[in-house]
Formats: sequence, structure tokens, C-alpha cells
Amino acid sequence: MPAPKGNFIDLQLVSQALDHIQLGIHMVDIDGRTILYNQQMRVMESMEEIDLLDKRLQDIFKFYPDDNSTLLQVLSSKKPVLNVKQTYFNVHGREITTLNNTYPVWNNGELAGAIEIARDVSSNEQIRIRSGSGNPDLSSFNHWTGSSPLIKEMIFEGKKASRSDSMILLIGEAGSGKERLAQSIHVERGLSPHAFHSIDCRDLTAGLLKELLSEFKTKSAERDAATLFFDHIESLEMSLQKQLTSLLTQWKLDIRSADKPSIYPILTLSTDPIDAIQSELLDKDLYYLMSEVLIFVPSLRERKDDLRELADYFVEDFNLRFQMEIEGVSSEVIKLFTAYDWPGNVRELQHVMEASLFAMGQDRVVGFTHLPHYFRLKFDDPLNTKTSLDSSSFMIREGKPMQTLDAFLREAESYYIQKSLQYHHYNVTKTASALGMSRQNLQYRLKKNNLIRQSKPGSPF
Ligand SMILES: Nc1ncnc2c1ncn2[C@@H]1O[C@H](COP(=O)(O)OP(=O)(O)OP(=O)(O)O)[C@@H](O)[C@H]1O
Repeated sequence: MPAPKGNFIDLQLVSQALDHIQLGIHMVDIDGRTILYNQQMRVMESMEEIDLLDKRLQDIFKFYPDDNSTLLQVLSSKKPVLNVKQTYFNVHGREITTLNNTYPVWNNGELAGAIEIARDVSSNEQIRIRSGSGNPDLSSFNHWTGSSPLIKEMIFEGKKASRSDSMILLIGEAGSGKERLAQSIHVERGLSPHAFHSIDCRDLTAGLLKELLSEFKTKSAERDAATLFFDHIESLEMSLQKQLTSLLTQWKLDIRSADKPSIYPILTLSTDPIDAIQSELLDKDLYYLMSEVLIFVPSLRERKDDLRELADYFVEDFNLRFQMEIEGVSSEVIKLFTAYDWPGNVRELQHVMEASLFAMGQDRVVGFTHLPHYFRLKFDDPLNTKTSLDSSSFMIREGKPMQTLDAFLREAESYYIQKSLQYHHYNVTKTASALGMSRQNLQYRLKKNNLIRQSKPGSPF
């Protein structure tokens, strides 16, 4: 690189000029010490220049994973790192998510430092595609992704059920779309967008149930008609299920005598009802009461024809949220997706897609190498599309290079947490207790390992 000609501009002047742009700019010298930190970056990170100037990055921020700082990566690789999503906590404990482009800075052909240009996308993470109802948060049948015969049948049943005042029981595996279906029924019934109340039975105590039900009973005349969505009833203690049964029985009688119900209960079950009754997880009377309208939500493995459509939907959603231009998913990846069983259903696909999309750099089509590491491990031989997920995947594999101990331990941690979460139906409190760690510690690890990306109303995440 030729030596710069003419006068050098004072860094202070450049710094002032850069205070007027909407992107965050952070420049460090070769040792990782901050030499420029503009106004937008200060706002994004709630930090003052004085907190940073002349200090080493590693001492200021608590990154996770530890080696995730793109500035530090560029200093060591001397190559640009583009479109990287970064999540970290600043000194005030605020979680920040940015999309970063980071470049090496050269002086006379020698590396002189690195510059990071960041867009704050913390709030974009919350944006969802608007449903036909005009409510940004609720799904509707107008926006249902998937067109396999099983999904068409489910939508037909859902629309039919929404024309009746009946209570509804939705049965389907974790992550298959039960809550999405319940929201669509609510919207189809023409109920107020603010009157969908989701209650996760995994968190429900006797006190909470009593409070909730008495509030809905006493204030029903003053309120819009509401959907009460009881999610995962098989996790509700048997005595509480019995209380719920007697309340629903009363509601059912009230519905018959009123013009229109003021409450529309929708319950969900993630397991086979007969097995659940036999293993005393489900109250028989509650099941009989609810089984008037039963809708089965198919698992993703029963409707693999929808994989391409769903994957494209997540790409489109991602492009919209982060102003990206990813074109789609390669046929090789769709082939792998088709060979896999998806025990976590659409939610699992959503996580895999998001992790892949954040690993795209400048690429435009999602290929095998963009898939998260833990997911790639499920396929010993991608061309053979043979799925395997067993503990031996982490051991030494013939013909493949050994990984470092750190990389191995990271993978093992990710795998074990993922399995424990599945086992505990994605209940963070139970999983944390089983793993012998605090809930905060588990949440940190979930984020670190890219296992949980999205929270949903009423969920413990
Ligand atoms: N057809 C679909 N199109 C797009 N996204 C979907 C679809 N079905 C489900 N999802 C997404 O998958 C995730 C899981 O869906 P949802 O929460 O409705 O599943 P669930 O069966 O209620 O899960 P759980 O039993 O674990 O509570 C959500 O983020 C949802 O938006």
C-alpha cells in the first residue's frame, strides 16, 4: 500500500465528524485499545468514550462466546469480517445486539488496527411480519406457511372450529405450531387483538390459577370476549387440572345460557391424550370435556413437503428484519433437512435457519457450511443424507481432523444442553435444576450456544 500523501487529518476532527452519522463506529489500534468511538456507538452501548479510550477491549466488555469480538478477530486474522450478529453486555448490564462489518486498517502496508461499523438491531429482533388481522403479534390463517395436505386439513378444521363457540383442544408435539393455530382461530373469530391471553401451565401455581380465573369471571361484563389459551395442560398438577375442569364445566353451562361466550378456552396437549391419562398426567374428565373439538397439529416430519416453503419463509422474515438480501436455501440443504426428523418441529427449524443466516457473511444462498456446527454434526456423511445423532458424533471420527479440546467441550456442552431442554419440554427452570446450575447461568449458555433465539408470550424464556 503506498504511503498516504498530504497532511494527516487530526483524529479529533474525524471523530467529531463521525458523531453525526447513524452507524456506530469503533476503531482500535493494533493492541485492541480504543482510539475512536463515535456518538451512535456510545448511544448503542450506553458507554462513554472516557470509559473506553486507551483501554483494552478485552478488559471492558464481557463477550460471549469469549472470542466473539469481531474487532479482536480482525486484528488476529487481518481479514474483514462481514455481517456478523454480535450480542454482548455493556458495563451497565444491558444486552446489545448489533450487525457488524469489521475491517482491518493498514498503514504503510502494516496492520495498524481495526474498525467496526455497527447497526443496532436489538429492537429489530422483536419485529414480526404483520398478520392479516392488523395486529403485529398474532398469527392468522392468511399467513400460514405450508401447503401440504395435512396442513390444509388442519387449517380447514381450525376455520370450522372458529365458527363455533366450542372449547377447543389442540394436540401436537412441542414446537409444531399449536399456539400459532390458537392465535389464528382467535383472529378468525373476530375477537379483539388484545384479548388473546396465553397461560403456560408449566408456570401455573394454584394461587395464580385462582387469581386468573376469578379475575376473568368477575370482570367479564366489562371486557371484550377473550381467548384463554392454556398451553401444555399435561404439565398442570392433577389437583389444578380438576379445578380447571370444574371451572370449564361451569363456563360450558354459561355459554349455553348466554348469547355469546365471554371466554373462549383453547387448551393444548403435547403428548398422546390416552397415554397421558394412563400415566396420570392428564385428568380424564378434563379430556372428555375438551374432546368435543379436537384438532391435531401435524409434526414437521409428517409434512416434509413444507420444508422448502418454511425455510423460504424464515429467509424472507430475516431479510425483512435485518435488511438483508439472502436469496434462499440450496437444494443440498433442503435434502439434509428432508432426511432429518425434526424432534423440535418448526421451532427447531426456525433456530437452525436463524443461526445459518447469521453465519452468511457475503454469501447469498444458505449451504451446508452455513448450518450451525451442532446441526452439521448430525450428518456424518452429508451426501449420503443419513441422519445420526448420538454421543459418538463427538468422539474422534476416522478420516476427519481432530478438534481442539476447547471446540470439543463447546460442542459437548451445546449438545447436552439441547438434549436436556428437549427432555424437559424446553422448560428452562426444570432444565437448569436438572443440570445443577442457576437459571441465569443456563440462559447465558443458551444464548452462547445459539440454542434459544426467541421468547414467546407466556413462556419462561
Ligand atoms: N406454519 C408456520 N410458519 C411459520 N412459523 C411457524 C409455523 N408454525 C410454527 N411456526 C413458528 O414455530 C415456533 C413454534 O410454534 P408454536 O409456539 O406455535 O408451537 P407450539 O406447538 O405451541 O410449541 P410448544 O408446544 O413448545 O409451546 C414459533 O416461533 C412459530 O412462530
